[in-house]
Amino acid sequence: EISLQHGAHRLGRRNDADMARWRAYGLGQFIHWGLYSIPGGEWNGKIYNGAAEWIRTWKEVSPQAYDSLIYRFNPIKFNPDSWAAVAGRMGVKYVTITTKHHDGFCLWPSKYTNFTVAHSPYKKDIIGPLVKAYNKQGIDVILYFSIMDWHNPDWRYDIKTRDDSIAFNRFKQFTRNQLLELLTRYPTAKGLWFDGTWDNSWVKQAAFADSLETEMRKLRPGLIIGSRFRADEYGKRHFDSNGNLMGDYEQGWERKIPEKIEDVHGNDWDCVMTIPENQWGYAKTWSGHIKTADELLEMLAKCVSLDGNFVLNFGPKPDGTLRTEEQTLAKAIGDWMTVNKEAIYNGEYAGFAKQDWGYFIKNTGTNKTYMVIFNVPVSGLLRVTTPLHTVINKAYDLGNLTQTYTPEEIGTSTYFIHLHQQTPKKPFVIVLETGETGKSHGTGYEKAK
Ligand SMILES: C[C@@H]1N[C@@H](C(=O)NCc2ccccc2)[C@H](O)[C@@H]1O
Repeated sequence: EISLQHGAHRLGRRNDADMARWRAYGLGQFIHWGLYSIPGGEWNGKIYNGAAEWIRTWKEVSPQAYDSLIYRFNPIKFNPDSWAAVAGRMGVKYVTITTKHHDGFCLWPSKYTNFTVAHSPYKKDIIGPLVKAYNKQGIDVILYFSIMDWHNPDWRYDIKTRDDSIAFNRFKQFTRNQLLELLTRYPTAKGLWFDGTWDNSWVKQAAFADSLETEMRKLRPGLIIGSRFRADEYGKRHFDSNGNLMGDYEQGWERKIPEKIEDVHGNDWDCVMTIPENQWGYAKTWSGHIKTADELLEMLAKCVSLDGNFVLNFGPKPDGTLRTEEQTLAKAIGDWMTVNKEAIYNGEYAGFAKQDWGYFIKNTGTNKTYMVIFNVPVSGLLRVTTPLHTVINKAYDLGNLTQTYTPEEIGTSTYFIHLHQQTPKKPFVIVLETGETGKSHGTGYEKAK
């Protein structure tokens, strides 16, 4: 262990109510919306083959031509209540919305720059009505904020000269002002999702970022900030120079999912995922593999089974409507969640040995462990190996409670659950009600001694 001033300030998970609420979410929605939604990955009739929200960096695009998109931002069909209704129907518990992406355009009328909705034809605040609409649906809001800001002339990728340092100090004050402004304007926001923090300029600001994080937490007790916000004084990000996670949860799982429980090091974490391979902002042409509802449901179950939240991204169109493919997926996921949501909400790592047929999810605070089944073996036999001293008292189908199962003990703590119907068309859930040996009253299926 080396002594660190600006590394992790807490070891292990947060144990307060605000973080417990975040930990219980399971399923979230990401929304990427801004000027980049207008070109939608195309410029002068050419298709940009990068992520649509990065089109400003394309050699075909002049930055000032891109910045002039502000004069075309006028989402006349924007209706936050309809977005929130889609999210509610999908079963999300929280939404992460871009307040400012890397291009620097602010979806709220910030008083620290003119590059905001206030100076667009739309004129009105977007973030406020979104927060209100989602909160009305019982959905919490996390504000996405990019530190990197391509529009601000004081932004630097690195600090090489005294002039860089003078400019970047102005940029740091601008950033602090905007963050305090966001927290003040939107007091119900539960957290901040930081991005654009990998360049040397920001990585060198360990002391400034650390004190800003402390200041934000003081302004908003319970505020949730992930590991992507700041680096320690040796430039280490996410995990400090002693290997301890900075921030309240690990924010490294962007378009990827941990394979096994050891990969998450006992931390809280979220996985943020795109429907196409790599498009966050609206892209007119989706190329490559578009994930299906069943693929996304398996990612959701896998994340929750490994103690994480799964946050699926939507890229609304410039007119403020959601593209059909996203609406269709939201409904398919929602239809599944309507039946199976108790397996996802308040879900945590169950400690059962991983099996090929799918995922175990333990319900926090109860004796229920859910088997979320995607791959029924041709044998129709689902293997279950319980943690030490755990017995199965009951087993039944979450979608049809009269459908019960009597696990066949085939070895120490190992059972087979015999499926009656072989070819389910959708992922389904079997509920295990468990007890502890020595405490169970002989109702477990363990063989009498
Ligand atoms: C959530 C996504 N993050 C932005 C991005 O630039 N990701 C690229 C990236 C991903 C991981 C480490 C560094 C950089 C994308 O534009 C999305 O906003």
